[in-house]
Amino acid sequence: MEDLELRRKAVAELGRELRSLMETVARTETPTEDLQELAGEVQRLEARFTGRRRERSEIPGVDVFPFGLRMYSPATGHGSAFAPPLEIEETEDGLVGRCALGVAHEGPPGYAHGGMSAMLLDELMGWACAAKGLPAMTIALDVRYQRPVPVEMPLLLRARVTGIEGRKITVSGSVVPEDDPQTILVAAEGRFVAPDLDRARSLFPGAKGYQN
Ligand SMILES: CCCCCCCCCCCCCCCC(=O)SCCNC(=O)CCNC(=O)[C@H](O)C(C)(C)COP(=O)(O)OP(=O)(O)OC[C@H]1O[C@@H](n2cnc3c(N)ncnc32)[C@H](O)[C@@H]1OP(=O)(O)O
Repeated sequence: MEDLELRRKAVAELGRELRSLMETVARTETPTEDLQELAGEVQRLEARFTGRRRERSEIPGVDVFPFGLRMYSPATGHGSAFAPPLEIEETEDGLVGRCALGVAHEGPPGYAHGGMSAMLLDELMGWACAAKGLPAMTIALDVRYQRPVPVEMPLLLRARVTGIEGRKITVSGSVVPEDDPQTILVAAEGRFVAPDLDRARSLFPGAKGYQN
């Protein structure tokens, strides 16, 4: 079997280059004819991804599901061009995530798209459930945008489980500037449900852990 760590490293390296490319594209004022040529080059590059293509619900071989690594997650995945990626660490008071967003994640000029903040919080809050042994899905997310989130600013995200009632979990979350953690930019309250085994089996047919 191929070395898994080597493959994860390659996936992460490709992800890093793709993120850099996305940022370059979002900021470029390159002449139009060069853009047209570059589109053709990217198309030729895409054709070089040969080999088997993963089925829709198949878990990537580099992943550990549901409690671990998700290398193509648009929030945390080092293999994703779209992910900042969010780096998560467990603390005594819940989970802490760190990242900085780029111009490719912009909503209002100079500030992050609100959907990005919501996605990152949703993911971190989901991980807070998983950290309590309850991998769960979001059923409600209330996001309050108190101040705009500047791009290219180191951010600190927090998620803390505030209640567990059977399979239902409530979680609170926030986004703050890393160098000014008292200033809340975004605050969120979420409700999550850990699917029962039958539901998890039917939702995730590719997850070996849930199958008989
Ligand atoms: C095994 C899972 C792995 C998941 C991966 C983990 C990976 C490790 C972390 C990664 C982090 C990623 C974090 C991203 C999080 C997303 O983005 S998840 C994507 C967005 N969310 C969704 O698509 C969820 C859509 N909803 C559903 O599919 C179903 O509602 C669920 C969540 C599977 C629950 O279904 P179920 O297990 O059949 O639940 P059910 O028995 O009907 O209800 C249980 C209780 O919850 C309540 N409830 C259930 N659904 C709802 C609802 N939609 N609204 C209100 N109440 C509800 C019921 O009323 C019931 O309450 P009680 O009667 O007990 O008081």
